[in-house]
Amino acid sequence: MAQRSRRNIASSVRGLARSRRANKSGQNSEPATEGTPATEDGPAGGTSSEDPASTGAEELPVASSEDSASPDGTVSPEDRPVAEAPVSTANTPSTGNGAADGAVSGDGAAAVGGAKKRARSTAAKKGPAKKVLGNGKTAAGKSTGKPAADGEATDDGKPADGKPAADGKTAGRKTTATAASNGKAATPKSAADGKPATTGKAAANGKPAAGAKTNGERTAGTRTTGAKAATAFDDNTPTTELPAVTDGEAPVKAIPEAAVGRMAVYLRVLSSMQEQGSTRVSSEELSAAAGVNSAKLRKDLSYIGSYGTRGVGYEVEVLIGQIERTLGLNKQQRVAVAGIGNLGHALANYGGFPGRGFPVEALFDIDPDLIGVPVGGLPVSHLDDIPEVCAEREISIGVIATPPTAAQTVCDRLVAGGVQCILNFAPVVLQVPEHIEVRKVDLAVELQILSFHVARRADGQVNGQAAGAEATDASSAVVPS
Ligand SMILES: NC(=O)c1ccc[n+]([C@@H]2O[C@H](COP(=O)([O-])OP(=O)(O)OC[C@H]3O[C@@H](n4cnc5c(N)ncnc54)[C@H](O)[C@@H]3O)[C@@H](O)[C@H]2O)c1
Repeated sequence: MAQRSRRNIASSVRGLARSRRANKSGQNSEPATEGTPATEDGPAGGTSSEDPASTGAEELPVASSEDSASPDGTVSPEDRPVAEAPVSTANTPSTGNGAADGAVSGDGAAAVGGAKKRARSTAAKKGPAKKVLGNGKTAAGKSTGKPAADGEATDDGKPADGKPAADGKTAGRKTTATAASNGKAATPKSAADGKPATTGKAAANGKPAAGAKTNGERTAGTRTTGAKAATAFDDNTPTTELPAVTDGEAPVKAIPEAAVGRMAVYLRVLSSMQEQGSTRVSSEELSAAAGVNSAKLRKDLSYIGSYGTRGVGYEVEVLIGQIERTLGLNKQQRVAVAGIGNLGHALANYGGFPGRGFPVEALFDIDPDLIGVPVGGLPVSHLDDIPEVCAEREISIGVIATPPTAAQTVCDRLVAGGVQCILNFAPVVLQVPEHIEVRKVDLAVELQILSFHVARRADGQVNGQAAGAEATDASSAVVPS
């Protein structure tokens, strides 16, 4: 026993001596790991005190929970854009996937300061890669020498530039995201090539990502309140936020546009529940009836300050009132339809609009055979009379159902008549003044989205994945209609 103890002491002394020799010869390039100071001047936890862009230090984008679009500081996984914008840092090996995941964390945790500055020795350049985990947290990990996958570095510390990552996404797109010297979240900026820097920061703080595309719901000529870096079927892209209608009450949170779309669905469902005599509804019931998951429903309703009561749920009437106020439905919005052909006839004859606060009050066409003829009980007026009639009847929404060639003229006249919003069915981009809101309806896009789901499901079956799980993922990316 005493002999073994002596052997152990001797071994420790030898180890210490080796370690001292190594230090003297400058070979102490042991990579910094998370939770330990990365450098003598770097803070613990891998956050660099220097700008890694200038030092070449490794960094990953960081999302701040303060910036989160969610009221509770989280961005739920289903709120992630479907179209991922691969991003990596200029000097880092992170793939876009890793960056995006890190920036919009599934559990709302901020991606811990990815800028782990490596030791300055040459050997240290082969320091550890940091992997961005699915939950947005980073972890120190050893380099693998394999192509970057999911935010993992290549072994030489360089980005896997342009090469597809193991997950099939392209790694190496540049951003100029820099780590904050004070340990705060770094702000990804636009890349030098003018491409959108990342959805990370934008998605996290609900602000538009510069240079991102519109989502197809708005036309180029419209006032764009925020650019979207996601596809048209991104269901909760938090890059576009709309100020809530307060109607004289205390202002509530800005609301993502997709959530506004879902509010209309909740309202429809709630109204039908109310008609059937329901006075209370749980979030589970409401979410099931609306085809939205309950976490998303609760989050949406939190935007309008409605949190329900645990074990009781929501008062149907109160919730209807809140949503109506938010959507501005406590006053009627009068509608005019221009172009009374196939579509215009259908819209004019549809009895469902008045009951939901949208009485159709004017119809317009250019066809002399139609002028003066009642459609849905309302006589059709001539195109030339649009400004006068709209002003007189206080029309606030104009619906364009004319051929595309006529749409801009019709739009101009509607604007001259004082309409505030245009619902455009014609396949053309409209130019409107700043204050006019335009929404474009394209049923073909809806069909394409359905096609996307069908294709995904088929892929899932071919790959032996659970088709049900695929369908759930896909449907969560679509705004219910
Ligand atoms: N977005 C979609 O999903 C979708 C679906 C169907 C149709 N559309 C579009 O809606 C529009 C109407 O389609 P439709 O099938 O009813 O066409 P349609 O030809 O049946 O009707 C067009 C009507 O517009 C009228 N018109 C023509 N020029 C006009 C003008 N300057 N001012 C006022 N009215 C004018 C015509 O007299 C006609 O009554 C088209 O642009 C079509 O492409 C879009």
